[in-house]
Amino acid sequence: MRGAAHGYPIVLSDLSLEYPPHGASPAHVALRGLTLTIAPGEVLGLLGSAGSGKSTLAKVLSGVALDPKSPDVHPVITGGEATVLGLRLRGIPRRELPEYRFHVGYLAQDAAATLPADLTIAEIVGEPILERDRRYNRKALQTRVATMVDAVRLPLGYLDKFPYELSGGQRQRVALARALVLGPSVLIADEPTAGIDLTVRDVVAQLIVELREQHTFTALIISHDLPVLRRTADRIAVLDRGELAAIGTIEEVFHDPEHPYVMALAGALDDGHAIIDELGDGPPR
Ligand SMILES: Nc1ncnc2c1ncn2[C@@H]1O[C@H](COP(=O)(O)OP(=O)(O)OP(=O)(O)O)[C@@H](O)[C@H]1O
Repeated sequence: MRGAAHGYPIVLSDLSLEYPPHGASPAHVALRGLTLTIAPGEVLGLLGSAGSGKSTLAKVLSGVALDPKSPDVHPVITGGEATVLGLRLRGIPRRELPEYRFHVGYLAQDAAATLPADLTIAEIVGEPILERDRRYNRKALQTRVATMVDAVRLPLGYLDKFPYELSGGQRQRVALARALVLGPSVLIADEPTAGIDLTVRDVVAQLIVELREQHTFTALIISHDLPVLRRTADRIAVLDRGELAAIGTIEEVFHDPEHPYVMALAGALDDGHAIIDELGDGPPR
């Protein structure tokens, strides 16, 4: 992988993303003119109203949306540029995608619910290693997988279990172990604590903090959960309807906000709502 542009592992400059027309759906602009940088080792939390473009951004930065031959409808970069680990993603050649994706861990929004049902936990966590190198030494693979499973605080006895034998929170930890097993330089996590029991959310947040100390990665973490963001993120960015509404530390963003959606968020926080999802869509403009 090339060096990061200007020392920043993630640089978004005037980035616009659009879903192309498909079936009866017209083209849809999901993100408009987003400019921000994420520094080495920094964790940026991303929150915003429903449909504001957070998952779309995650899919593009993770590389899953960049394969032109994929059968799914994917967003395309229609303006500006996203540069990750020094690689310009707009028009990235298809042959460079696998290598790119090895360097970027991606925890998709539905990762815990979509773990392959017929594979054991050990096979699921080890799969990215074998995808990268089919002839990877089996003993080293076992050790690496066991280390990762231990790092996300699952008993090693779970290695031979199947996903249906685990709780939602445990499955989320498996998904996290899989996303980090290649030691990526960048982690993109889409709602890592969504759908998890309140008591386990804290454990997952703490895990991210600890894993970051051990592995040093730069991360974009999408979450509606302010306590989780307080623990994991150095700064937060707020999206509203595809545009950046605010960026800074949590205190900076919520101190004297000017943007109407951020004002509404600040009001909800004052009213004791910690999980911003409860606010629903942003106020009408
Ligand atoms: N396959 C698709 N085709 C067309 N439009 C899409 C597609 N997927 C998502 N969109 C639209 O793009 C916009 C951004 O969606 P996205 O999933 O990125 O929002 P989000 O901020 O992650 O929302 P949420 O918090 O509800 O997950 C939405 O208006 C959504 O309807």
